[in-house]
Amino acid sequence: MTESVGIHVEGVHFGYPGRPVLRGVDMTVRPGELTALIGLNGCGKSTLLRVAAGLLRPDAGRVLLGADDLARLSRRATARRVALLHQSAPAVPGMTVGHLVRQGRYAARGPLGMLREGDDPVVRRALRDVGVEQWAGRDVDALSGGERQRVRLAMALAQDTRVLLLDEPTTYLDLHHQLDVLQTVVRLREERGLTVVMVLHDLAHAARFAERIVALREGRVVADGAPKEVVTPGLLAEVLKVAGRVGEDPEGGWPVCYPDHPLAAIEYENQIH
Ligand SMILES: Nc1ncnc2c1ncn2[C@@H]1O[C@H](COP(=O)(O)OP(=O)(O)OP(=O)(O)O)[C@@H](O)[C@H]1O
Repeated sequence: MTESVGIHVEGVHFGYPGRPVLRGVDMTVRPGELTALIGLNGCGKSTLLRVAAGLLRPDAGRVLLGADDLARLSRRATARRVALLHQSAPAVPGMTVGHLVRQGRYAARGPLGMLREGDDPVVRRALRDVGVEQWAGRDVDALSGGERQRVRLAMALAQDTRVLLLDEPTTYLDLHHQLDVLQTVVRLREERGLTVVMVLHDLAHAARFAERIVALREGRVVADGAPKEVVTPGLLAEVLKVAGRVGEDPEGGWPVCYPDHPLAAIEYENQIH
């Protein structure tokens, strides 16, 4: 197994024109760790993943992958180190699943290598990892939303990077496939030492599958720790704006949330101030 690589996000600020989003984010993900990133819609989770994937350049601060400062790496060198599963991507008319997943090899093979159609064991392995090898010849735009989501995960895996960033990997998936994808991520992390950060809206999944939860609110990290430490009624209120209770899974021991109702604006303001 190749050595795992940690991620250090240091003092990162980022804004879109006229809209500050990340306001001094510090986050350290240890090599081989599986971290869940949680927070309300619009708090900056996808933006943080895009900055960590080198797709957006921070206005201040820096991102290190292992010892490498992303600001000093070319796009291609970055794509050999970190893969990002985007929250949504347009369907590509007429492209087969095999062809789409082969696009993940671009950074490793370059444009000339991509022209060679040949069989690539990394592509085959990526298709197998998410159980979609039987769809290699199917048109991507003829797949259901959930099927397409798994194919896009295979494409990210085909990049064969040490660091994997997953933006809502369970979107569109039925419960069976949500658990299947999350277990696949856990397995790949164990087998290959991948360092994984995934945005999850389902706190039950985050509490069960992640070793660590980082919570963002309005572009700042407001909680960071093991699920047992951070998943509390206070976190539900301050980060997810819901009132609820937290218990413990009787068999697995992980925290289980019982969300009750969304907090009214005034209740939320009282929580965070
Ligand atoms: N390309 C863009 N141009 C301008 N503003 C953007 C752009 N992308 C995102 N934003 C804004 O930046 C803020 C953070 O967006 P981001 O996608 O990071 O949030 P998020 O936490 O991932 O939300 P969600 O849970 O809804 O996916 C939002 O207010 C959003 O409207």
